[in-house]
Amino acid sequence: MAELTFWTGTMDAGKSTLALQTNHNHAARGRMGLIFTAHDRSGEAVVTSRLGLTHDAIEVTDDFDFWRHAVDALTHGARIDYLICDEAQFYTPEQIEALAKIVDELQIDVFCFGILTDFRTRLFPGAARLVELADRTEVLQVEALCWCGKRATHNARVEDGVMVTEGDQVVVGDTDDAPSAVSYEVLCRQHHRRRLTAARAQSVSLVPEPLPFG
Ligand SMILES: Nc1ncnc2c1ncn2[C@@H]1O[C@H](COP(=O)(O)OP(=O)(O)O)[C@@H](O)[C@H]1O
Ligand SMILES: Cc1cn([C@H]2C[C@H](O)[C@@H](COP(=O)(O)O)O2)c(=O)[nH]c1=O
Repeated sequence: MAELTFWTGTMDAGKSTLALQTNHNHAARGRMGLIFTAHDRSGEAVVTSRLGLTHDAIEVTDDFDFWRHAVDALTHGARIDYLICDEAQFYTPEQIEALAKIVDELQIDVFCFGILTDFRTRLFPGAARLVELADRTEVLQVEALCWCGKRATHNARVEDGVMVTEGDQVVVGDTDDAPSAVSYEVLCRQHHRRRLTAARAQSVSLVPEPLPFG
């Protein structure tokens, strides 16, 4: 029986790496797959892993019709055994429903990879629908870490060095230190709640202790 699987984790947890490994392992056994993504960091229709792996992909725009794409391909004689769907948090709920239909009606395995929650700790609509519909939701084993050493569970958005909790849900960006107006940092819940990013924690710890006497 085909399955709809949702692999999730914070940013930088290794989801795109796992997506490309999954494709590699299935392709190595002669299975035929299609790879999809939406708003990859590279800005192109490609899945990129921070470990350096990349693979061309089909870009999923809001009006992309998974069901039509799969049926058209099959009707023209293509074989499809599985779909790899990266950045699935950005897909619309209707697109996730189409993926579930592809699993059930066409017996094609669908492997989805994406983050659960946005910088405000709210579920992405695509991720929410996946949790509702997937046969299995799995959390990646590799732990992304908060600066304090605890498992990172939340994604913080940093604008010009300051953590923000308001703004558009979708702003493509990375977790690296390269200077850019918008970047992301993974944090544990406590430090996300307190808006304590690594840079802020360091600057707070550098403030000299007030002397006990005036
Ligand atoms: N130089 C490196 N050496 C070893 N592992 C690395 C290196 N750079 C990145 N990684 C691994 O790659 C992970 C990020 O992988 P990626 O697939 O891009 O994540 P995601 O798609 O979840 O954002 C990091 O958590 C880390 O485990
Ligand atoms: C938290 C959050 C993230 N994004 C964007 C930033 C990245 O482009 C992707 C996540 O990519 P990754 O492969 O998991 O590192 O999502 C966003 O648009 N809005 C957010 O709130």
